[in-house]
Amino acid sequence: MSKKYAIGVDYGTQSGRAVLVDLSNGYEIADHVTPYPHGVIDETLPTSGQALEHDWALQHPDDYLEVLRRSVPAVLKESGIRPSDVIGLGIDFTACTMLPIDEQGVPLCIKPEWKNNPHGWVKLWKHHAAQDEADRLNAIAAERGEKFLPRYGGKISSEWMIAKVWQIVNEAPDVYEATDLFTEATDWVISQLTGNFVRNSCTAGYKSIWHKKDGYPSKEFFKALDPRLENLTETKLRGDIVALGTKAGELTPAMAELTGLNAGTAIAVGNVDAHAAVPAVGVVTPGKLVMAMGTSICHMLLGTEEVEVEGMCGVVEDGIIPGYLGYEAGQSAVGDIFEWFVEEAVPAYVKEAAEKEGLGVHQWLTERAEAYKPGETGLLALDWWNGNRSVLVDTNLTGVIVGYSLLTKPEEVYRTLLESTAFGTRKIIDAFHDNGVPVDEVYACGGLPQRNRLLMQIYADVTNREIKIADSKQTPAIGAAMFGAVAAGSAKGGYDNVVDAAKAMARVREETFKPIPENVAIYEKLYREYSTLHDYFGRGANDVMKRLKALKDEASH
Ligand SMILES: Nc1ncnc2c1ncn2[C@@H]1O[C@H](COP(=O)(O)OP(=O)(O)O)[C@@H](O)[C@H]1O
Ligand SMILES: O=C(CO)[C@@H](O)[C@@H](O)COP(=O)(O)O
Repeated sequence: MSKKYAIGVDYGTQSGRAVLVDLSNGYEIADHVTPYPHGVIDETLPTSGQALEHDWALQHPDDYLEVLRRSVPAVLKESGIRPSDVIGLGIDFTACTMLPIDEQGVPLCIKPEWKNNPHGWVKLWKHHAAQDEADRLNAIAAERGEKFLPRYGGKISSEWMIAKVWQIVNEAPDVYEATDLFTEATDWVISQLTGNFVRNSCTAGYKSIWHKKDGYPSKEFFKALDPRLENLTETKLRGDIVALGTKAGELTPAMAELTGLNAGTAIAVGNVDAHAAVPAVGVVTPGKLVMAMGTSICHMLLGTEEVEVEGMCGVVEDGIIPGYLGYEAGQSAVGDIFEWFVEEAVPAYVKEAAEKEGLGVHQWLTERAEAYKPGETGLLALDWWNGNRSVLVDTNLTGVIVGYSLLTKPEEVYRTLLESTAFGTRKIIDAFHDNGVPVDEVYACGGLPQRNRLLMQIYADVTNREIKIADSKQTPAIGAAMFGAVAAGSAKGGYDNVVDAAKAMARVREETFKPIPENVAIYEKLYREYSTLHDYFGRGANDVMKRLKALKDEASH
């Protein structure tokens, strides 16, 4: 049999990338990135120019197809691999990135009658405008003693499906009525590739409160939220829910023409970006925390028992690797905070100096920030620029920097922001480790470990753990390709399960980041200060952030 390959397509926040992978060793043969033509839509609706409210974040579904149109043919061309040797394709996506579709699977926002209604569009994972609904949902679930709540760390996030659907019911009942199905974008793209609509158990479990044994929450619960939602799960959330690695179907002739692949190629059910990365770094057993580090961080961990951990995003049976409970926690902004600083808060002289030296602004700031010892900036920050996902689960929390003086330099602030995100990760690791889900090893993948060594050293020092780094810039895509190979099966030259695929294909770099004892000691002190600020602003002692947000909302209406 000739060498076989699979394609993984990773749908990130700003772009989608296709990677063509050798199934015998996991090597990337070719990759190609397509920036989304519409990017993240968070200011005005492209069709009408209508201004969006705060905390909105939308996307255009055709941008996802554009990635298939451009990046899949590009990797085939660059590699010179014959389409007949590409036996499977898998995708991974941000989540909960959801959209309303009609009976034909057409997104409402591309239909003339709905294109000017923001609720007809894709709501991106970081659309946070359903916080009111999430708050009410959590209060009602707690009051009713719903047993699903502890599985989600005590709180359902405004980022997830039910809060987002309820926002549509409240603000655009006509869009709700016109919707045949609400779907995760990952499942919608797979339905476009195969002509079959199936839901994957990973997004259903983490984002839509679905449980392998108990199914969705009861009708009574949904009725208690809002009588209009009573039948939601059997109507607009209906559809078979199948495990990761299942073959969703085969590439349709129309999609074969669009991508250059052969019709009939096996297509795996959709997956989530962070979750796909876990087997791609070879993690298929408990005790090993995987951080997918980019715009945000998702922390993934396997366990053998279902335990409650404050603020975790969820625990889902088979949610990451079949046979284990998959735990997830996360930080809603990490790279996004660094980007905010570079775009919005850096003085002109920094940009000019960086340009003169031929460096990017991140790089310029990092080189200078490296010269400081832990504690030397005198600064400390709370990393809540986009709310707090774990452990407080509150998108109404905002950022703080303490310790400014007239001598504070931009590179010191940049270093402080890097450190603040490491402290946020430490909170999550402690929450798992101290509650019966041990974290013995840490792995990192995603864009950030490849771009910023200082950041990774800070994470090793703050968590006091050695960090292993994925040997690829495209780890989730490699994971997605592994699931594509599993969908194809060993008879076609793929694999029968993801553990076998990981054994052959996963890779981490030899070089690791090891904690430096002097730094660990100082960061321990700073972490105690971080924890004090964290609890003061985050646990109700001073709700100033929420009051400010309320004033801001009032003022802008
Ligand atoms: N040198 C750098 N140091 C720190 N952060 C960086 C650097 N370069 C880019 N970033 C941040 O990386 C993030 C993008 O991460 P990436 O993993 O590529 O994307 P995504 O999360 O969309 O998959 C952006 O938020 C950007 O601000
Ligand atoms: O929430 C999840 C996964 O559960 C992510 O999709 C979301 O944080 C977006 O991830 P990226 O930072 O774009 O990689």
